[in-house]
Amino acid sequence: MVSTNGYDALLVVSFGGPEKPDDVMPFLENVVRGRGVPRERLLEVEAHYQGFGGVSPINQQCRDLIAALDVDLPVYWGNRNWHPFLEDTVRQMKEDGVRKAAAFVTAAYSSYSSCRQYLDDIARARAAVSGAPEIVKLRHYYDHPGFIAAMADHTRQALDRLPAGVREQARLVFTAHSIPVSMARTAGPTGGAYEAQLRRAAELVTAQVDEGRSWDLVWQSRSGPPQVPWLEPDVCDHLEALHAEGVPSAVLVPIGFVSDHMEVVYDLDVEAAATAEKLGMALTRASTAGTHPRFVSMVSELLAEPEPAPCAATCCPAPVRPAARPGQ
Ligand SMILES: CC1=C(CCC(=O)O)c2cc3nc(cc4[nH]c(cc5[nH]c(cc1n2)c(C)c5CCC(=O)O)c(CCC(=O)O)c4C)C(CCC(=O)O)=C3C
Ligand SMILES: [Fe+2]
Repeated sequence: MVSTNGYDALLVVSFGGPEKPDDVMPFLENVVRGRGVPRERLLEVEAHYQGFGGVSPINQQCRDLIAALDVDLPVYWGNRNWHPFLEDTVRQMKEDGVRKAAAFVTAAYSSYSSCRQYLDDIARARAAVSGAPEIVKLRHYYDHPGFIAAMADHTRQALDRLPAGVREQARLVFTAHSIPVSMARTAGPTGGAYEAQLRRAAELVTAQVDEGRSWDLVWQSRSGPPQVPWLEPDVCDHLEALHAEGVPSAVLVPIGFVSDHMEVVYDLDVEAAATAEKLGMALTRASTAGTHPRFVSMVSELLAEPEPAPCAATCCPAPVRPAARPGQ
């Protein structure tokens, strides 16, 4: 089977996550290799994963998305940081005779971490496999009607779960993974694209849910050394600020992610929920797009679009990282 664009396979590319306690540290080492994440932060994050039995939900969420897809092509799946590794998948694709695959990446926005790094992962996997298929990354979909409709539906459901007495005044608090300020500055073809795209998506979702309702965009899951500036405010600090302003309730909308993986269930459902509880604020959280039917059909729609132009080589450049000091 070959699609109208000549694709003979679909490749789902994701982050990957541990599936048992012994996977956690090797997975984390893969994530942070060469990235200057302090050891204390790593051990903290290890505890989050171990608290969930050493299992990240993300791999099963990829399987569920793949099972829900309705495409006339063979579907493959490869990850950046854990099994099934992209390189093994690309080798399998080659053995199966795949010649030109479309890649659907489970990250909707432009930035080094959410776009360029996946392109580099794909390039590295292809370089390791002689005769590897051509792999075309599908376009960014942060503003696609399918993604927006799924998030709007889930946001409405989360609003409905708030006590009726505080629903009217509830703030929509959109969240995304924080990134270093320097990475945010250089995101996209002309810089600033990560934030600008997130704001656009938040605006589109709000317009469908309740035009005119107040919303904010804040950040979660900050990593990296403390002296490096990352996007702020953090979601928990923001809840404190809203509370101080007299806002009685909020709906968290993790617009920056496409499934309810560990960053969502730990940083929002555990940490942010505890902050709201302490403040006496009513808080619910919208599900991510996951396997919402409109998000699933979006993948088919992207496959049918004309082949996207590749990102310019200067788009979303890799951060310049200071060399690690000895002993770090
Ligand atoms: C923009 C962005 C996305 C969204 C786009 C996308 O989805 O790709 C994302 C997603 C995710 N991030 C994830 C997990 C982690 N991210 C880390 C660290 C980092 N993330 C960063 C950025 C992003 N990350 C950055 C700049 C770092 C610092 C290190 C570096 O410069 O690369 C660390 C290290 C420990 C720590 O948190 O310090 C972990 C464990 C998981 C898996 C969750 C699960 O297992 O269910 C997912 C989906
Ligand atoms: Fe991350």
